[in-house]
Amino acid sequence: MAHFNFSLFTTEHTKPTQPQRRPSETHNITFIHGSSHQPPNKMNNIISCASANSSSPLPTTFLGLLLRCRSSSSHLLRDLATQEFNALSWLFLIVITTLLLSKFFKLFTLWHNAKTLPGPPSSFFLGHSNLFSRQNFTSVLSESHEKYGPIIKLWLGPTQLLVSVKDPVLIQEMLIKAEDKLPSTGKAFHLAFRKSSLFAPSFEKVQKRRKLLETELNERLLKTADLVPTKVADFITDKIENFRNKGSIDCRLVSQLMAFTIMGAAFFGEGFLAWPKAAIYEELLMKIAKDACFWASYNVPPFWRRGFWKYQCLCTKLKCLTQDILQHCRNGGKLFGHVDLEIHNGSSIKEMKLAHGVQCCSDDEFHDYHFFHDLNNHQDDKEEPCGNIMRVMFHGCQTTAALISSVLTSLAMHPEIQDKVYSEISMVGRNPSKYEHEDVYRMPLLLATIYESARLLPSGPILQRCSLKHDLSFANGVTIPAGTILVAPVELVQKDSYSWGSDASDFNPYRFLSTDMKGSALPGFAEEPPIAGFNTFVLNDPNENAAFLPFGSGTRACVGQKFIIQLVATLLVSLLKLYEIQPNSGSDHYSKSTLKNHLLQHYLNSPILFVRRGQ
Ligand code: HEM
Repeated sequence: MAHFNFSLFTTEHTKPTQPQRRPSETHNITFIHGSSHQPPNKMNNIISCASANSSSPLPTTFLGLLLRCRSSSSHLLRDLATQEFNALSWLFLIVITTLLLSKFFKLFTLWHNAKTLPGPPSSFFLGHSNLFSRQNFTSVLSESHEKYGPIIKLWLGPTQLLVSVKDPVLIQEMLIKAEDKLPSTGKAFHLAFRKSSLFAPSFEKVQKRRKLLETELNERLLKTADLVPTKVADFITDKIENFRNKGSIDCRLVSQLMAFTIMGAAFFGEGFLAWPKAAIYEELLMKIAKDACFWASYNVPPFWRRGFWKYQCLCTKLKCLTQDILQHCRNGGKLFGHVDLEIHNGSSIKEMKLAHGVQCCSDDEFHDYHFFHDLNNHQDDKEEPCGNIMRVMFHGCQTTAALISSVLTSLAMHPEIQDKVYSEISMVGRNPSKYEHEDVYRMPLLLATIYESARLLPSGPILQRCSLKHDLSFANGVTIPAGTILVAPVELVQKDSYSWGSDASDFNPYRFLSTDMKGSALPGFAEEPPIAGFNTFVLNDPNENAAFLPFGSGTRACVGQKFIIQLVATLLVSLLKLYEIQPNSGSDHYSKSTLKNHLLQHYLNSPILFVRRGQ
């Protein structure tokens, strides 16, 4: 309307000879003239545009006038649109340039600050990717540390810096100061288990829930741990007998089964052992965990791929099964109900289909379940109600399975140590203490064997941190720029002769024992007197050695260490009383020529035998 009027106005001024206008038109002209807020240049533009139009003869009819006005108004509209588009483009350009400049400035600061850090030479765009394509990650770190010292830098691309720290004292400092984990680490698990506050990259988010879980594990669950492990051991013995009838046992599978059973029984109660869907749950959890990184590697969730939707479907089933087990335990599932023993032997597809039948219960139903009560009670609305449960189950099962597998392999490869551990168990068994589950703390060699296995065969090769907002300054003056990925190569540090002596690569549980009666006891455990006439060993606190990192260290250290050591030790006591663990020497893994201590990892997850004692 305004432009229409304005075109009338300009027409009138450029053509003074024009016939007199009707009052309404004059009124319009006056209105526009008086109320126009156009800036002068815009006005000039419009005026000149209108003037250009004025060269054509004036319409004599009302229709002609209307058409004329419409055409000139569309011109003006286009003109205005062009100007507005230009203005927006400029704004957009300024914003983008500012963003790019700030990115470039950050990048420049990163390059500048990283210049002083030692590391192998790299190309500008590819960084050190050529090194990674030739060797595995740990070998690259090992070689670089050997050449360039305890702190080295590696470029993963032009913008991503990775700093590896190998000195144990600096690692401790790093693990205390750098509290956050890489945002991308949470992505895989977010996809699989949805939002959960435990294990979130930001320490701020995870802090409160860590405390709750730690209290729950160490102050509530450990006190009742004597009940469940005995029943878990009976349950696992049944399974082992079943496996034994079929020949040697796959160490990886049996360890996974043990881990899953002790975690499930500890968290969900005895009812877990009678839960008919336990085997499906275990398989589903492991499958989802295995594929998580693949689907998370897409920058945008790959909605167009069928496999992705299948994966999402499995995740939903896992959630439903988690709800189902909570329901089952609340209803007091009976011990030793029907459990499908064949699940590990490939009947997975059939079992997966069974999972379709699982009904999800309402999210509110979790809140009265004892173990997760506090964990779930404090969650915000955006959190997945089962997220923390699934995450804890996943982390606990995966790491515990790795630990059990390491211990079984070590015992199988070191029969002399196994014999001594067995003697220790028998001796303590003849003189049990009041609280049976505390007996394991009177078995220093057994505990030392677990720690030594965790040292030589850790569940993960690196610990990872980052300091997103601030530079990280070490006491020795080295500064790591903000945004750098920080790693501690656990595998290298735990086998470093500088920290562990010349036999660092050998299996020697005695390194965690001291004969000194004043030797420090494990923190939080009552120091038990040694059994007269048996041994005078005392277990040293393994965490006293800064290079002992299977459970991490610092602000984000594992809160399950004490809990899981007690559970695994108790389970091993029950198993070693019944069975001798032997390598399956008939298998290719065990050729005599390679039976060397430092090749223990070579035998990890190879077939083992559970030979009944006294047979
Ligand atoms: C053998 C068994 C286990 C091993 C080897 C293990 C190992 C680890 C490691 C290496 C970390 C990372 C530490 C770091 O970055 O400094 C960690 C973190 C953690 N673990 Fe474990 N863990 C085990 C069992 C468990 C169990 C049974 C639970 C709970 C029931 C648990 C709960 C946690 C929690 C809550 C965190 C911290 C997560 C965070 O702050 O982001 N862990 N664990």
